[in-house]
Amino acid sequence: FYSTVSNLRANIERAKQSGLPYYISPLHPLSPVAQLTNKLWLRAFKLLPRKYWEKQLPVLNANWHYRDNHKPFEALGTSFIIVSPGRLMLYTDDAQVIHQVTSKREAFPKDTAAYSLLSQYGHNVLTTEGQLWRMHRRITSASFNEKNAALVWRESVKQTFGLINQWLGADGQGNKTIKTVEQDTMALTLNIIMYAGFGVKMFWPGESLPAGTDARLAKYASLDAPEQHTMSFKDSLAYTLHHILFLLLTPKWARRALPMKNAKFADDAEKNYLQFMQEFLKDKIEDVRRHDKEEGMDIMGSLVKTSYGEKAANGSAKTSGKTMQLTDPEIIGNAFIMIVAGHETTANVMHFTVLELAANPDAQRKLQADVDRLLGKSDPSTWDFEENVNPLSASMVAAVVNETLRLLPPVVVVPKIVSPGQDQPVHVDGKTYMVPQGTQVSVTIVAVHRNPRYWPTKPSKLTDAETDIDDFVPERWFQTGTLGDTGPGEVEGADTEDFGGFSGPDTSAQLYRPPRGAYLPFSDGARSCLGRRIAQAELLAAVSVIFQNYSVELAVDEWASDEEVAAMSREERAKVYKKAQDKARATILKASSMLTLKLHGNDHVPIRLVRRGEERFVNFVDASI
Ligand code: HEM
Repeated sequence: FYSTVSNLRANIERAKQSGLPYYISPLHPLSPVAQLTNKLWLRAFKLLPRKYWEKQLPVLNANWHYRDNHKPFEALGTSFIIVSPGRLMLYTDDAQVIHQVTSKREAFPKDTAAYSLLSQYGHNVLTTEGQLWRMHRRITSASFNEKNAALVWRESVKQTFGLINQWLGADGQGNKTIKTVEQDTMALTLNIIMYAGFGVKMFWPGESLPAGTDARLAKYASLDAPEQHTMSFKDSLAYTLHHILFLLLTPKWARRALPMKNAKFADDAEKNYLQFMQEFLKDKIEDVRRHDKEEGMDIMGSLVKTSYGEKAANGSAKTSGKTMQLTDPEIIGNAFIMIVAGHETTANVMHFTVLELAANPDAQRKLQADVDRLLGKSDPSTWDFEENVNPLSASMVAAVVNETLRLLPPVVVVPKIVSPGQDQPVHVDGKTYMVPQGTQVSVTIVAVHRNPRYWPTKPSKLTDAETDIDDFVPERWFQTGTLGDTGPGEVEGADTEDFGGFSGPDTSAQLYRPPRGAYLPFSDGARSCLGRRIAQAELLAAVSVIFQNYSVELAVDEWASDEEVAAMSREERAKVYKKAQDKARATILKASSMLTLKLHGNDHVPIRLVRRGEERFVNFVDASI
């Protein structure tokens, strides 16, 4: 008890010296104990007089980031410290601070402890720091170039046809209620990354491998369990990912001891998946030794080459005196991370984009007008990445994707830490604050995306809120210029090295340019997302393919049957659609972040895919907005 109190006192003193506002918490909000017993200890904390907990309570609740986003920062300051006996934690949704933090990797490295779960299958580019990270980044970034973004674009077009076929149903007519949008968008992006990234073909139900496919690849594509496996590769991967949190959190012995069927099933899926990956690794090593060239990103090939290729064998694959060689677990760990990071994030954005467009028919119609203007009736399989990416990036298609990423960024918080050894200055509006060494920094992406200082807004048309900052309004991206004074653009001591990956800006020069540090769905700086360009290629292609010939409507079955809708006047239809819009918006607000931000449990928004011209609602609803 004595040491807890004296640690708290010392930490209060350090927070005070920083010059930033600070608030006290009896437990470090990110400690496992605090997270597991969140409701319980907050109840105990609230036994103290109100003045001790009232202000900071919102940010001590688990999972507040998406739910409350910018609001707590209005009350507590745009950068504030939570002091506990364990440590200091800086929360920020100030673009100036964020820009400084993401620009100086050595002063503010990634807090890799936050990602330790994701290194279970092997250390990888997402979960490491320092020299080890540099090596992982150098090796993995090789596959992320414009040529491969174009490949991802082509594969996205192809796979989106697969998704559309699913949604049209067996008779190909569409207008059927789809309750599996989340699973289907996951399948879409998984199929894309598995083929473009790893050369492994995955199928939609009803599709099959062409005759004469290489037997080794056929093993991964097969929908049945191949020899020595108890499930197909696709199932092993899908179920491992589906149960990923349980698998990462539960030791193997416990899973097998648990009486639940699901625990054993998840364990079996992981066993199969890891066995497949070992076999895949072996196949790749053979390819590399035989000098077989794989088309496309060939992520596994690039990883394997570092340790098994000629350069590795004669020892010449070195960087800055350090040998660039990955161990087998590191190869498998990186492949795993590319599959997880490469599909779940993009799938969530695709999922929410479709839902938001269905809930906001006016935005959907504007998007379709831009798709018509830019692509007309041309066959999507002839669309060229290089030719189309810039016009689309300046159109309503990009504005819609940007707006989804603003409101629903898959990664809600980026965890950093102040390097031990030295306190670090941050400059805000001409003042300097010293952030104590060892302080954890929560770059609160989901909050800065809604900090009104940086965004063009108008009064809300959907709620009685003063501004539309919390509403889905893609049109805001057509305001040009930049809002919010974010101080001098150059950060003193910023990284200058090229760490690989796409270095262009997040948004087109023809659209609104948020100040640096205010919009970072892909993070920023040295540790920004490696897959940013291919995610953008995927999203622009998939959205354009769907909305060129189809519209998406919210399903209204809960309120009216198809026959009833057919007999309704426009006013009656608008009324029933309004109920579906309200419910869709309320459901989207229930999203929460476990690894990434998405809907959980039974929360889903049913939709219908209809041919353009056959809409029942979205061709006229909200026409005056
Ligand atoms: C819309 C889709 C995506 C979003 C919003 C997104 C977002 C992010 C964010 C915020 C980070 C930084 C995480 C942190 O520092 O804590 C990150 C890192 C990363 N992302 Fe993405 N990502 C997306 C798609 C992809 C794709 C398609 C791939 C690969 C195929 C990918 C691979 C990675 C990797 C390897 C890193 C780690 C980079 C490093 O630390 O050096 N991401 N992503």
